[in-house]
Amino acid sequence: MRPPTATIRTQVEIPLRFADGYATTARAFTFDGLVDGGEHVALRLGAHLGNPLGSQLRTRTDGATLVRVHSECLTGDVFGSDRCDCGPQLRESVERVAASGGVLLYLRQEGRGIGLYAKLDAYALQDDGLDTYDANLALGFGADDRDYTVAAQMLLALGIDRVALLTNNPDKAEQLAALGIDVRARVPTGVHLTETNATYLAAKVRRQQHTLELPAI
Ligand SMILES: Nc1nc2c(ncn2[C@@H]2O[C@H](COP(=O)(O)OP(=O)(O)OP(=O)(O)O)[C@@H](O)[C@H]2O)c(=O)[nH]1
Ligand SMILES: [Zn+2]
Repeated sequence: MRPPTATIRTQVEIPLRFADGYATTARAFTFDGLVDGGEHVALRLGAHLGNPLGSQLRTRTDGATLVRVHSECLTGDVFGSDRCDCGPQLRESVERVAASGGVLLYLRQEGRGIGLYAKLDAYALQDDGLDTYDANLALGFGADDRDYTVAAQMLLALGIDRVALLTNNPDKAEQLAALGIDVRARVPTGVHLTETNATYLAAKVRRQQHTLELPAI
């Protein structure tokens, strides 16, 4: 079912420069009418960039726009935590979306929707042996509390209803499709495996069917 209509509040250009020297420019969008009241942001990336909304977004041959729906991870995205793969996935996504033209949605869904403090509570439980999903359940949350209604609202407000989704998480694609977004393809991200995040990545594959090709242990 199509979600309630949201509208664009502001669009503004932001030059991006990463620590490794990669640089590009994003057009950032904010919205009115998002159902959860969160301050979610869309970044349009790629060559179409200088043009305000209304100009054609570049699409793939099947007419789909490359879209990354990224859930906030303060520890990984900002501080460079190696407990997860969020930081490298964000960095990879910006460059890949910019290369083909498309949109990155940065959703304020810290901790798979449970918030930062609860995520850190969950980390403490993981240090006592629970996996990332059981730790959520032990705290009284769902294994994954994310709802992507706002993502569909943002895409539709940007005039996008056909996407190639950059993710390893089948649930993101299924939820967006159920919200009326035509998900033409699911494009996997790279595998950002380290010694520290290996258990976390393995749990995503085992428990939530993430399509990550991990080496056999
Ligand atoms: N509750 C909880 N959240 C976590 C944990 N580790 C990372 N996160 C959050 O998980 C979210 C990212 O989800 P992931 O499961 O890593 O990946 P995904 O978004 O489902 O899938 P991709 O699209 O492939 O990246 C971010 O909001 C992180 O803050 C954890 O151990 N517990
Ligand atoms: Zn993370």
